[in-house]
Amino acid sequence: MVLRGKFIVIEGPDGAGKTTQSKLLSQFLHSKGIKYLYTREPGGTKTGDKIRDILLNPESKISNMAECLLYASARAQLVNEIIQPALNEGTWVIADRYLHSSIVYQGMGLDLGIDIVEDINKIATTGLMPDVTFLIDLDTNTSLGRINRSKDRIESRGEVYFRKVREGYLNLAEKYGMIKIDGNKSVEEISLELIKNIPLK
Ligand SMILES: Nc1ncnc2c1ncn2[C@@H]1O[C@H](COP(=O)(O)OP(=O)(O)OP(=O)(O)O)[C@@H](O)[C@H]1O
Ligand SMILES: Cc1cn([C@H]2C[C@H](O)[C@@H](COP(=O)(O)O)O2)c(=O)[nH]c1=O
Repeated sequence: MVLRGKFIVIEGPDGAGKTTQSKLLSQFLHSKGIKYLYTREPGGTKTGDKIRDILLNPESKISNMAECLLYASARAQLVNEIIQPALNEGTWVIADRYLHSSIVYQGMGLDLGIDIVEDINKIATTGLMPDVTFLIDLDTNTSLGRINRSKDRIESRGEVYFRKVREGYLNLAEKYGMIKIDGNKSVEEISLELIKNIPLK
């Protein structure tokens, strides 16, 4: 019998350091001889990458509910095509964002409501939940200050929206059993904290 792979999610506001930490965690799993794959959202499949282009393009006109459903559609494809098959064959998955992002950015940030976003995403993911979820928490000024490229459609929403996003994550952390990590720490310190909490057994 093949042992199911572990599903690890790294969450947090834009610029918190998720991608940096995903790479370091990937290196750690590789050093342990663990087969893994990395996903980022939205995207990670051909269909999902097309949806990503629509969602992040500043020219796109998208209603709040359409935005929520597009993120959920990309996620449904990612779970069906990549994540669930990988876990079933024993491969670990490191996910740079998962449904928590939708609850926070669309449910709280856009005021669509937590319940409806949770319901939509339960359907989209067939109820698949992570084994471990990390929340890299960082104050809004610092996290936005770390984005040094042209801003996409979501990033252009400005400070008030991103304060709601940060607060949203902090409010959601307990309900979803997220392991909160201080994003002000050094890259190396954060990486060690993640590794400490990885369920190797
Ligand atoms: N602990 C840290 N201390 C200082 N700078 C950091 C730290 N972690 C990451 N950075 C830097 O902050 C910037 C954003 O990091 P990264 O791309 O990993 O964040 P992210 O959470 O994936 O962002 P996004 O959600 O916008 O893709 C990068 O320039 C990265 O080098
Ligand atoms: C999954 C997901 C993402 N978002 C937002 C968060 C970011 O602003 C972008 C993704 O860009 P990244 O640089 O790859 O982090 O999309 C969202 O609003 N809702 C979601 O479900």
